[in-house]
Amino acid sequence: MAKKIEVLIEALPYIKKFHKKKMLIKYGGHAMIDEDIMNSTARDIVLLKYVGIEPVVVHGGGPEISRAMKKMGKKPKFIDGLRITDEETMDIVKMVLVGKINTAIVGTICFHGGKAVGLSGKDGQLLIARKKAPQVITDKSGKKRKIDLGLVGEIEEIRPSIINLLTENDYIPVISPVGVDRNANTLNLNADTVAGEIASKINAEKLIILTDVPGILEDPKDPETLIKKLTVEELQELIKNGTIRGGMVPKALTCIEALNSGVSSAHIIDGRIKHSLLLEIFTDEGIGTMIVP
Ligand SMILES: Nc1ncnc2c1ncn2[C@@H]1O[C@H](COP(=O)(O)OP(=O)(O)O)[C@@H](O)[C@H]1O
Ligand SMILES: CC(=O)N[C@@H](CCC(=O)OP(=O)(O)O)C(=O)O
Repeated sequence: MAKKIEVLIEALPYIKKFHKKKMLIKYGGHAMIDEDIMNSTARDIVLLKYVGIEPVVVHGGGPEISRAMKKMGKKPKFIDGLRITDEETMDIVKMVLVGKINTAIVGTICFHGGKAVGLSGKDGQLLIARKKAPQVITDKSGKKRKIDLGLVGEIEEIRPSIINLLTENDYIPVISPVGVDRNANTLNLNADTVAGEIASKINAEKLIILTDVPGILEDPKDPETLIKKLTVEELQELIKNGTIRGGMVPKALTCIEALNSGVSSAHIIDGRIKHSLLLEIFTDEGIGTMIVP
């Protein structure tokens, strides 16, 4: 019993510090492993709301999009972590992200007593994007080639009024990383980038990225080598020296951008562990990697 009380007492300074502060939670596709863990994450988000924090959720769903593409006989292709998106793929992206994952997250949060509302970047023109310029890649023979990513966008403008309207009225916004260009065309956006840019725009206190590793690791193959705390400079060094690679690079860059734009701390944590969100926010030792300016 005393242990339970201790937990609450340890959380109190954090509850006070973060009262009425926005927290941007990026819920990655690799962290959505089963119904049980999705329920647990949704319950944690509801708890954040009830202790006075304002959670805003941006979700991914890359693995689920790839599964749906394969079912329809299409082969997923990525350049620097961005999915090459033709028109048919864009339809699949919309179906999976907006139609399936967004509604599932909204439904689960509501089931646990939160007032979640689903949005895509089209709602209230939240995410205005422009088509991304072709990427330059170096092929095996050392030749540089330009590759058009198709309907992939980069953010041009964020109109956060719909988010503020919802949080001010105690709703929890749940956002799909789908943008709209100035001619009303739909563009596929990277969910990490969207999370970081929204976090900066709404002056979030924290950006928390839920993924499928314990955090940033000194040796990506060894989960025991978790780095608990880093500064932006130290993080930049880890990217430069190749410790951080693959899917972790866009996450690290997103954290750096957000911290440089006024977000107080960024966290990369293991979304497959139950209550990792609460452990990171409300305990002294945390659970993943915390990055500070
Ligand atoms: N230094 C590192 N520490 C942790 N993970 C790393 C590191 N370098 C590369 N990674 C890789 O980054 C991956 C996370 O990125 P990604 O697969 O895109 O996740 P998500 O789908 O959650 O967005 C990890 O599974 C891991 O393989
Ligand atoms: C342009 C682009 O690549 N968009 C991503 C959007 C989903 C996403 O980012 O999901 P995760 O966070 O689970 O990786 C995609 O199509 O996979």
